[in-house]
Amino acid sequence: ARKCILSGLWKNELGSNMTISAVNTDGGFTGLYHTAVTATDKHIRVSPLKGSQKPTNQRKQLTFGFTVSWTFSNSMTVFVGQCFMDDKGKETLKTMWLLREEVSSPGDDWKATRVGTNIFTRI
Ligand SMILES: CN1C(=O)N(C)[C@H]2CS[C@@H](CCCCC(=O)O)[C@H]21
Repeated sequence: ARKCILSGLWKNELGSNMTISAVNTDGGFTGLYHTAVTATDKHIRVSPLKGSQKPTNQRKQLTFGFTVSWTFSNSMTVFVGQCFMDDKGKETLKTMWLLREEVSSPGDDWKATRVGTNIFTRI
């Protein structure tokens, strides 16, 4: 396929795995996210993700966003990114994310959000 397809199994350099379901006609998708590491020291469990992508008929290298609502902590991560395909057909998801932790008071709000970049490749 000369077009990036989000559905399937992905991994990143932190050892997380992500499974994305079939993308529906309006670009919506769901999936599951399994982390190998966490910001909290909670026991790791699989967490649900929901997102949407731009239709592939307009763009070969589609843009997308998704949210992971962590099942083991009161935090949330949103990802935005784009799928790139090299001339051998290898797909890469280049993303940036915001991780929002729950903090106990508004005075701690300043330290509640982490940001980072992250690359996913197919498993
Ligand atoms: C494993 N991770 C991963 O694959 N990322 C791209 C980064 C951004 S989401 C974070 C995990 C947060 C887990 C929930 C928590 O610790 O509160 C880290």
